[in-house]
Amino acid sequence: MVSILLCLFIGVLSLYLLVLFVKENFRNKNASPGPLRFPLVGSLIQIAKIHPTQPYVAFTKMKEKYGDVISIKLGSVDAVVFNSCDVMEEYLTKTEFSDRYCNAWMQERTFQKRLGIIFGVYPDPWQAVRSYCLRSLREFGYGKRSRMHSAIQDELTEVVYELKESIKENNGIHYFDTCFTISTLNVLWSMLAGRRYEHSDPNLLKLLKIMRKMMESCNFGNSFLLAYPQWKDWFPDWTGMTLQRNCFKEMNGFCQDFIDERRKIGVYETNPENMVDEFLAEIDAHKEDPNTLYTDQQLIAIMNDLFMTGSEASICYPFCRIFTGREMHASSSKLHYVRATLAETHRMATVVPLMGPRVAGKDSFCGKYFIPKGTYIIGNMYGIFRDKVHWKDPDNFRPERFLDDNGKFKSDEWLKPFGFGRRACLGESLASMNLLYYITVLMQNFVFLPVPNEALPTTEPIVGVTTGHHPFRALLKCRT
Ligand code: HEM
Repeated sequence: MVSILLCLFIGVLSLYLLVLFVKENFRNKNASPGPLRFPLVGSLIQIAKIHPTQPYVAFTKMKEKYGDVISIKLGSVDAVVFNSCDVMEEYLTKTEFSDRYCNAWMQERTFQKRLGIIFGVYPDPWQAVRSYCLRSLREFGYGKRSRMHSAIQDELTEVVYELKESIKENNGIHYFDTCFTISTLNVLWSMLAGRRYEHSDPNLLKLLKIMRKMMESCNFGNSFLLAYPQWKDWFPDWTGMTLQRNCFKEMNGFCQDFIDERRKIGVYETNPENMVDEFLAEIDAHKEDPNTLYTDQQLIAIMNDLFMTGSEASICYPFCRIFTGREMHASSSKLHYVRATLAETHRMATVVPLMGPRVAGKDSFCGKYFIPKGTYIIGNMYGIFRDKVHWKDPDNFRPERFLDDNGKFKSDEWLKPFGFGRRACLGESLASMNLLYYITVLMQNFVFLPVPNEALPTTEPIVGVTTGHHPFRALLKCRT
């Protein structure tokens, strides 16, 4: 009797799975091509088989079989991968693809609401919040050449001093870990909060470490919580949700403490000194409005967004790629060559391998392919930066590809590290200026060499939302 029941159960289950399989794979004849979708896991197994930890590598490989627009299923989530620059340029700039994909897991960071800039709802209130932040940051120097120049210069002076001290004590060898992260953050924080941090500030270092851990525990390609967001409350420890929640708590606490401090000081009422002060004045002015945009939670979400992007997607990783095992020669200091090196570094390092998540805001078409409303849209930046047809030898680090016959820098329309359309990076001017100044000043002051008798630092990234570098040692010689 038991075995009959068991057989019946297996039979019914198999039939059910077969129906699901057929339904998934023959749903829409206008859907773009893609790997088979299996019940429960979707296409996750095929992605993991190509590359278990770097989904963007898998999407790039799949392009050879399925083309520029690929339909996939990540566990329970329907997704489409855009795999070419032309497709991203044409479609990610459209209104219907300008909102972010944001499930319950992603909203954990911002009080289970869609607050801040990165995940703000398009068009409103995202537009209002982003414009407000840009205007206010500009008032305190953001995007202004001279103000940003002097803030970056101050940080650089300190970095060069610290490097010189460190190599004096360690026979020329320096251990690169978070050295550049804090100085980038400081430039942004000086406009946002009127404050800079000592590079050895223990609280900040702790916060940065927690944040890196959190970023490593998720990515926008094959994260478990992305594929099965409902599991976050069933198995919070196992899925990494507990670790992430701890990080959000620390980060939000850090921002709230600062807000409380500024409120207590009170100058925001008469003479705001930074973006946080201005925002506090808006909170007071809109106190009676039940639909106000200006709340403590909104401000925390904005600070959180900028802290994360300003410290994570900054310059550390590209720099490490430049330094790894290379001696930059005197000729490298020529500006055109420096710019070409930076462009090549952006391409090879691909700090943001999968763009900020987008969503199809309504039933749409991408060329002849139908994309239903709510589909998660993945912009595979890594795919366009490693496209074999466009770059010919994408795995070689070759700055010369960005130089014309006269040795002048030439840009390439396939290199768009800051994204597309209205949702493109808010920090582009800061990040670009920072990169150019850092590489120029560091190369003027030091020669970077591999440590003798030591293996070269790995160029394998630490994968997460952004790609990080493994800490490494380099031999530095001061230029006289
Ligand atoms: C090498 C450095 C950086 C790179 C490569 C980079 C790249 C990107 C990319 C690809 C996006 C998604 C764009 C899209 O969806 O089209 C983005 C968004 C964003 N970035 Fe950056 N970023 C960098 C540095 C920064 C810095 C320093 C800041 C801080 C000011 C920043 C703030 C932001 C914000 C707030 C967004 C969300 C924009 C929105 O949704 O409206 N980024 N970034």
